[in-house]
Amino acid sequence: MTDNPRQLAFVTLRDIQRRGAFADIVLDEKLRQADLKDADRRLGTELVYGCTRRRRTLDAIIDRLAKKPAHQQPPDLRIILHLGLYQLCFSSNIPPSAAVNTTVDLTKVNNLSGLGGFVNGLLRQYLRLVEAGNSLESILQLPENPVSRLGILHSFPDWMIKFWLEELGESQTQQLCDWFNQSPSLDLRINPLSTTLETVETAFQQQEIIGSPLPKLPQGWRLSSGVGAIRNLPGYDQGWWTVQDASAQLVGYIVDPQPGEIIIDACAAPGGKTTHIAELMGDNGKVIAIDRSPGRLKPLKQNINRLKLRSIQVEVGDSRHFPQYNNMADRVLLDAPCSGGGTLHRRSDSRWRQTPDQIRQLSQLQAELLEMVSHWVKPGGVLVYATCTLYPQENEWAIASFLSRHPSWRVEVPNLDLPVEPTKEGWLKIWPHRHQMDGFFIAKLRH
Ligand SMILES: C[S@@+](CC[C@H](N)C(=O)[O-])C[C@H]1O[C@@H](n2cnc3c(N)ncnc32)[C@H](O)[C@@H]1O
Repeated sequence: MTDNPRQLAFVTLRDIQRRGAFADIVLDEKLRQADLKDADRRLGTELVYGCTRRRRTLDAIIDRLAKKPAHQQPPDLRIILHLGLYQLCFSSNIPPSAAVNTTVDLTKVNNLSGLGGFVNGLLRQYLRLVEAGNSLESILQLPENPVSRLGILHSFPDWMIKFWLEELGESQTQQLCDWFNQSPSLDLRINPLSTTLETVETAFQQQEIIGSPLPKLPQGWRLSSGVGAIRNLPGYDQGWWTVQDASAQLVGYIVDPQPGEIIIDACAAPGGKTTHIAELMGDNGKVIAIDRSPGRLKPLKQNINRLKLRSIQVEVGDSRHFPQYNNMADRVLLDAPCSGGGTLHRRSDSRWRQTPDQIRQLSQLQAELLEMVSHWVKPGGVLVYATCTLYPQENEWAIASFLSRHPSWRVEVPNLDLPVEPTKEGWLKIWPHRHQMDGFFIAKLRH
């Protein structure tokens, strides 16, 4: 059991690399086994997520300063160098000498004492360059080509940068990269069936937790600082609120469910939007929540109990195979499985896991789901298609291809005062750096 946050970060990063495991899952496991104060837990977490996110940039510094490139360094040494360089480049509150000394200590604890001098030398070489007035960009001697230049500087794969450059141009791509490299904010959605925004605000203020209402989202509240364990916050057990990002809250309003209606949520787990829909209907009507993953439906069932909602019926299964619901629903929500390209700030390793090939496979599944669940909608009813990604293959192209095969359907511009303007096509494309919320795509269709 370690009481050293840097050692915790080292063993976590080593496990992520050896096992190919998800960063948040391994970190959770290690934090449970560790004996750390709150501040040290925060430092260990920042180091793990930061080194994972900034891997490409950190490797590029090693490539510049060491004789051998990063990928030829012994794997454990490479992790130790990442930890040291991350603290020197990206942590604002760690004195450089502490960063260097604690990193050299890691070589001793992990049977790499012989390499302590090399680590010390490389980190001090970096510091000397900074002290001589060199920026990170000049230390990296970046290539002219904007794709590699931005990819190395902001630590993203080239194919992602290429896509953003095409959609946004250089200046906005930089802004988007900065957004995805920062720690995510935490938004709550207040449950109007059990409390009010004012009550929640007062209860949080009593614990010195500050937040502010989300503009044009009547139940939304954004926390201004880190808050520790969610379950310990006031009102969790009483079902006063649900954690849900602003852009995901928008989806419920665009579905616009009315009391007494039948709504089907085709990909419901873990249920953030299902429970919002039930709340918006005053828990009066029927929400059928389907998902093919029983494991992901467990938190939905827990949330239904915690929020004391009675209008939700949960079904396990593949939404491509429910012909019994044809022509049954007033409204259908397809919050489709997607690559998550709008939420890269929430998972430090997802930028390295996503591939263009996965996007192609997902777009096939999205098209099949869209086709099948559209049959559930009654004539005159509504189908809302949403994803938390920004790639056209999973969004605009999916809708265009569906509309070309189904001329009786059309895009309907939501008749609501929203924090994001619809595009000229009538759907919402939410870019995080412009709208300060997760990246999302939401299209409302009617036939
Ligand atoms: C983006 S998540 C849904 C998030 C959820 N709507 C919420 O707000 O909490 C996509 C979900 O689709 C489910 N899924 C994937 N393929 C499916 C299918 N063929 N049928 C039903 N559910 C599916 C996944 O298990 C996953 O829970």
